[in-house]
Amino acid sequence: MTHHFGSRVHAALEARGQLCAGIDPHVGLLHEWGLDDDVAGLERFALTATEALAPVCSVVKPQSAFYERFGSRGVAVLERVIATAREAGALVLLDVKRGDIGSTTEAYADAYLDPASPLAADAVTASPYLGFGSLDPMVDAARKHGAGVFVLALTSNKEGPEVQHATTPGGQSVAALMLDHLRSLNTGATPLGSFGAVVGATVGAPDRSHDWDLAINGPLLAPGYGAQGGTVDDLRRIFGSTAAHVLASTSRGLLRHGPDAGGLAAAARQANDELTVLRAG
Ligand SMILES: O=C(O)c1cc(=O)[nH]c(=O)n1[C@@H]1O[C@H](COP(=O)(O)O)[C@@H](O)[C@H]1O
Repeated sequence: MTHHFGSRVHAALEARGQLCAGIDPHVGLLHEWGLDDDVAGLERFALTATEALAPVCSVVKPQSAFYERFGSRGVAVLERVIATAREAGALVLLDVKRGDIGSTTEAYADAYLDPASPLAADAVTASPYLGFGSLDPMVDAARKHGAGVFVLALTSNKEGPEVQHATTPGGQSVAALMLDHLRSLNTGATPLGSFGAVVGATVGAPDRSHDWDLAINGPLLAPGYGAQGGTVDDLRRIFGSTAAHVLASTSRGLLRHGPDAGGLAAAARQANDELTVLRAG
């Protein structure tokens, strides 16, 4: 059996650093790169970025929406991005933020986590806001296939707190409850569990009004580093002793260094260097 995702991501963080490269072909970036907003432009952009970034990053994160907007031909480009990144030795976290009733979640799990699927990735992002248990089929599929699931806990957008800071009937915040669920899924896993949390680089350092515990024994995806304003110092403050398990994710902040492949790779190397301070805790 292949190593479970937690051990693969742990090894990748050690070997390649803590940067997660988002491959998000925004229309504005296509134009900045001198490309048209069509399938040919998408393909050129996405494959150039993946070929440049996947060899120097532990994790590559394509956001599915930017491919889906071109229909089936865009999804075919996404399949190539996934294959190209994996061939270059990067783990692929497919950002789809899926969540539905359990029987439908099972179909999403088949689509993204079963190696027999053309869209199979190493891990996927999921939304627990139909109830954490609605994600059980994804959890089961991840265990079966050695894949990972990153569950939204504290998102980087300003609208997140109205849901995530709300108080549950048990008296804790919704975010804290999601993190508790993840901690139980990861119990006993070494060196790291396969069930990650999404905690934005913009959520602010914990204070007395916050009741969440980020020590979930799993990877922590921190989008919002870069273009949304999150810095390495923010990451240190937010994650504290769990900072070594952070995947600092940036899309536009990196992609604006293209289309030159050397410029893209150099920006990724520089970010990985900057992020080494997170290992100090
Ligand atoms: O799950 C995500 O990746 C995600 C969660 C979150 O809370 N905030 C967030 O920005 N993201 C994604 O992370 C990426 C951020 O892109 P940039 O702002 O360009 O670095 C996008 O693909 C978002 O969809």
